[in-house]
Amino acid sequence: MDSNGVDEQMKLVEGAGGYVLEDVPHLSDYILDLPTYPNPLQSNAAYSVVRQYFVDEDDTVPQKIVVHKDSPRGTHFRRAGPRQKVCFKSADVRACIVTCGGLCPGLNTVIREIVCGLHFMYGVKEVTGVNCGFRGFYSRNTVTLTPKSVSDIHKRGGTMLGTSRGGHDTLKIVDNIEDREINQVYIIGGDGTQKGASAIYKEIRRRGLKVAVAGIPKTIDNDIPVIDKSFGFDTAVEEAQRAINAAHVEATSVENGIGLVKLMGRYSGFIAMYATLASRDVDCCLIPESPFYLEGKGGLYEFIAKRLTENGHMVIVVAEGAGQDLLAESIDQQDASGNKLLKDVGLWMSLKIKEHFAKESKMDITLKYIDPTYMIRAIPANASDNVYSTLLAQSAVHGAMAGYTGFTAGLVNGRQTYIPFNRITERQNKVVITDRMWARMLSSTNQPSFMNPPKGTTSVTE
Ligand SMILES: Nc1ncnc2c1ncn2[C@@H]1O[C@H](COP(=O)(O)OP(=O)(O)O)[C@@H](O)[C@H]1O
Ligand SMILES: O=P(O)(O)OC[C@H]1O[C@](O)(COP(=O)(O)O)[C@@H](O)[C@@H]1O
Ligand SMILES: [Mg+2]
Repeated sequence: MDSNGVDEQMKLVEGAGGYVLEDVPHLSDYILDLPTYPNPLQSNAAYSVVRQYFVDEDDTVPQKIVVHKDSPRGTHFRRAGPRQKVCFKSADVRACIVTCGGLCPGLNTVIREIVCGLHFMYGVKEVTGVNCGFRGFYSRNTVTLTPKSVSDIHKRGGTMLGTSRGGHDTLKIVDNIEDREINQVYIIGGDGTQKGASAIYKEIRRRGLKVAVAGIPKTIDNDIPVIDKSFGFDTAVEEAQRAINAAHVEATSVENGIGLVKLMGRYSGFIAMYATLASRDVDCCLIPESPFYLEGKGGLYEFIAKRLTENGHMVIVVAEGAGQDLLAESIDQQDASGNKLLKDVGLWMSLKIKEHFAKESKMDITLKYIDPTYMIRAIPANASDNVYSTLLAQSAVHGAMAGYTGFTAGLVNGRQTYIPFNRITERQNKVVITDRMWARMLSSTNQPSFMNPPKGTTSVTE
């Protein structure tokens, strides 16, 4: 039990053969005699003809799909989707949507599809948008959302509701939810946001309110665990190709040209790794999870000199969180949400490389530094991220209508699931440098492993 008297133990259901369902809370866990109603989708012209449209209560999705003959069946999550019975009458639903944290392609699609899903699948008419993130609950007016008002927002980047960092005040937020008689809260955001959503859920439960809290995971960095990948990630990787192409063109157009591209990735280098793998023009990819060093044998300078001698040009991709410990001046500052503010590793590297080759080497280099940071996250979602965002939004709507709460909708092994908040917030997803994907990346660039820094050299770890 936590200080609010809320049971923090996970809702575990054990079955034969080592099967464990890490279940999500349901309103009936703390509201006795919760009434249920037939799902309106049963009489929906589009869906009623689908055989087995409703998800069976027993359907679960395994977290690990590669298993051995004698291995236990392991952790499962509840399969997302519409249920035969719902816990809200459509006319009684008062839903709200909020977006928090940094931008990500697909935010507007998720907003649109929550509004349209509630409206067209469940006949819900009252949906409001909370402006400017968590703080908007208690400091801003809400905006009415209708299928008409959101009809073409998915074609635009950003979030029509605005977003913010910081400003999470659980009591004020829940007071506001109560005052406005909201009974479904859809919270779209990253790791920080899902922690905030969890705090809101716990306070709502402590007060015994019939309010479903549904999270939709958003992260451009792909740093949320458990889920296959985050919406908007593919779009960001695709957009990063444009910067890498430009760096390659610049580098190949001059003698000893170096193109240096900085990509997002505060603690996780997924964008840099996938953009490198996709491009094939990158000679070296540096991420927060993998240490590197500049000087001496096996260092970056030596590798640059080698590649320039071999090819006459090279492209380096660096994730923004890489090499932070190498940067001399330390700014130990945080943003409003408590995230560490990073130093500009790209700018620093470009100065260091230029300085090194001017002083220490006879090589005359030309380096162009490209920083497309915000360009890769401020664009609309591509087609596949739009479909993905749509399914996530619909899963969240089905879950809340069915009375599930305290969950994040997420794709696990290609299936939509409901994941308990603590599974999402307990750790960050990182590139595992002993996994095959990083090995594939290394073999595509043939860059040094930076495993053996010379004595006295700092090797950078995150
Ligand atoms: N541990 C936490 N508890 C409650 N709210 C949090 C927590 N961490 C972050 N938040 C709130 O979540 C929102 C978004 O967090 P942030 O870290 O900026 O972005 P993201 O959710 O994308 O990681 C902010 O309003 C912040 O105040
Ligand atoms: O300038 P801002 O908005 O703080 O955003 C910068 C940060 O946002 C990120 O895109 C991640 O943000 P989220 O955690 O909100 O997804 C990082 O890659 C980057 O460091
Ligand atoms: Mg975050």
